[in-house]
Amino acid sequence: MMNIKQLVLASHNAGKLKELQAMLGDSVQLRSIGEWSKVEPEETGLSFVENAILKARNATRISGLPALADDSGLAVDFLGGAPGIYSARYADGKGDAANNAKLLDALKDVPEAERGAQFVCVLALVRHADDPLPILCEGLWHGRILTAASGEHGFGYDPLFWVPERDVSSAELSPADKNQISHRARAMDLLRQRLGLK
Ligand SMILES: O=P(O)(O)OP(=O)(O)OP(=O)(O)OC[C@H]1O[C@@H](n2cnc3c(O)ncnc32)[C@H](O)[C@@H]1O
Ligand SMILES: [Mg+2]
Repeated sequence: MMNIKQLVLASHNAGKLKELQAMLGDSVQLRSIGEWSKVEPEETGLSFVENAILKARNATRISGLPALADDSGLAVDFLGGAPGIYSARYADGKGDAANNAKLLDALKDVPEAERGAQFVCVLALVRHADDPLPILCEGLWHGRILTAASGEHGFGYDPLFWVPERDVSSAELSPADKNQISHRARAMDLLRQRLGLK
C-alpha cells in the first residue's frame, strides 16, 4: 500500500484528466504532465500495457512525481480489434471527428449484430522512472458501434459507442454515470483497491 497525495497524469487528454480526477476524489490530486512539458512521447509499444508504462515512466522522469498513465482505445470486432492501440491515430492524427468519420465509413453496411466493440483501458502507475514493478490495472467495456453519432458528453469515440446497460450512446450518459461503468472506471476501481483507497 502506498500513501500518495499527488500524482502526475501522463496524458495530454483533458477528457481523461477530468474523468480520472472525478473517480479518485479529493484524496489524491492529479496534475497534468502538460504543466511540465507539451511534448508527447511516441507511443511505440505493441500493447496498451507497454504504452501505458512508457508514458508513465516519461512523466515521472520529467516531473519527479509518481506518475499515472492511461492507455486506452476502442477494439472493434469486425475490424479484428482495430483501431485498438492506434485509436488516437486512426485517421492519421486528424483528431476525434476524423477518427469517428473513418470508423463509421469502415462499418458502412455492417449489420447491427456484427458491430460489437470494446473500450479498453490500462492504467499504469510508476513510483519513479526505473520502477521495476509498475502497478497495472485494466478495464473493458463492451458495447456496439452506432451507425451515426449521438450525444454531446465525454470525448473521443463516445458518440459512436452504444452502451447496452443504458440503451444510449456513451456520449449521452451523464459524466457521473459514465464514470461508474466505463472501462476507465473499472480499471480505476482496481487501482484504488491496490492503493488502499477503498
Ligand atoms: O496518450 P494520452 O496523452 O493519454 O492521450 P490520447 O488521447 O492520445 O490517449 P491514447 O493514446 O490512450 O488513445 C486513446 C484513444 O481512445 C479514445 N478513447 C479512450 N477512452 C475513451 C473514452 O472513454 N471515450 C471515448 N474515446 C476514448 C481516445 O479518444 C483516443 O482516440
Ligand atoms: Mg496517446
